[in-house]
Amino acid sequence: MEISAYVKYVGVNDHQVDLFEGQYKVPNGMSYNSYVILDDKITVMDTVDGFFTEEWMNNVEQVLDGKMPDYLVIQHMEPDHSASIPAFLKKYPKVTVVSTAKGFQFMEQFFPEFFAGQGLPAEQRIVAANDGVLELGQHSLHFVYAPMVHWPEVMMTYEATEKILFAADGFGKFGALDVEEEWTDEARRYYIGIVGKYGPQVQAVLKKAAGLDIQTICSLHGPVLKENLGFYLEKYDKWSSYQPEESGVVIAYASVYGNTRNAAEYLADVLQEKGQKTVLYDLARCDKAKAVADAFRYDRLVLAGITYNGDLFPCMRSFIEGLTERNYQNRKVAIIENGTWAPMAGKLILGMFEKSKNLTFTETTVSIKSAMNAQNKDEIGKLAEELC
Ligand SMILES: Cc1cc2nc3c(=O)[nH]c(=O)nc-3n(C[C@H](O)[C@H](O)[C@H](O)COP(=O)(O)O)c2cc1C
Repeated sequence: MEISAYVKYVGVNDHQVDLFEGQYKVPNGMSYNSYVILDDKITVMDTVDGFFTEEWMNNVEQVLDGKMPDYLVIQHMEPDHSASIPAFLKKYPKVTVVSTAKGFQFMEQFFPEFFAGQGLPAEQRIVAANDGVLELGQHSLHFVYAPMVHWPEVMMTYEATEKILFAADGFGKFGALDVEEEWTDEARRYYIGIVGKYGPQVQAVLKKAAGLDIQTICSLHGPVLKENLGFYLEKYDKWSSYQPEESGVVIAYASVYGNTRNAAEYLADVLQEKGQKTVLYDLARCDKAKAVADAFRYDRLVLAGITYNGDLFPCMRSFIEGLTERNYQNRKVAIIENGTWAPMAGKLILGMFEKSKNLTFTETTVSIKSAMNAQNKDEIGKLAEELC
């Protein structure tokens, strides 16, 4: 794929991966992106996952067309981007590696035979400085540190001539490039899941990016973004400031025999009659990452859960942890609990949010004893009022 006359795409698609980063289902696979900048100094931007080293090396060789690369820029050391460094160094032993100091530290940890002791000599290493510049000829690379987006060593790279931001994992999405799909849902699930915890750090990078004239965004995952970049920057600004994108109520329930599900569905009906957008999640069966992403997408959340051996049903606990570990905030939250002999779910749910900021809990908490009764229906009606 040609980004421009001088910048070529040499990445790969992965349809083998079952769980990306060991937890995310990716029905449309993943892409591991890498780019070659052809100039006086030929530069390769990042490598790819170790399962695709050979394919990637062939892609690079095709674009090099017999020439030798001068630089290998490593923006992010996570193995889905760094695992092919050793093969690349074996094939191109004269290349100079460019990365942050922490990037080199991680290279020594992951690939000691190439970077520790007698490894790559100092004259073949360039430690990129924050705001540092590397001239390639017509192109110049400006390094923008992006620590904890989402690892500590990460930097992004702005190429000033063609106004390209090589964004490391930023602006990425789940899904291989040979699958046509709308960007937002899988970019949101990817961002909230992988980067969501680091909103302040993303905000810091967005502030630096605001000063750059960016016309193309080349992420390490997902499509190259060329048009309407304001849309993507606005999404990242909203997601990283923990603001809801849309008005709507996510109703996430954890039910074994269906009584709590009935209450959740009844609430959804009442809210829909009031013109509210609702999204229901059966936490025992849904894609948790999707439910977490929607909890950040919408402005209201209802947690409907059973008491389970004096605790929360595991899928409810895991879902709430998925929210709190990503700094869930700025939302209105309601609770429907169920217990047959000693309902505790409401108290336990509330306790899990005690360290969270800017959450408003409804006055009404609905407490069901085994199965929803007429009084519970009235309480759910009141709850719906509070949620509108
Ligand atoms: C394995 C199991 C353990 C339960 N433990 C408790 C409990 O400790 N305290 C309690 O009040 N109810 C307990 N319950 C009852 C549930 O909280 C709930 O009332 C019942 O499952 C009906 O809701 P459901 O149809 O949504 O599952 C338990 C239910 C199950 C299946």
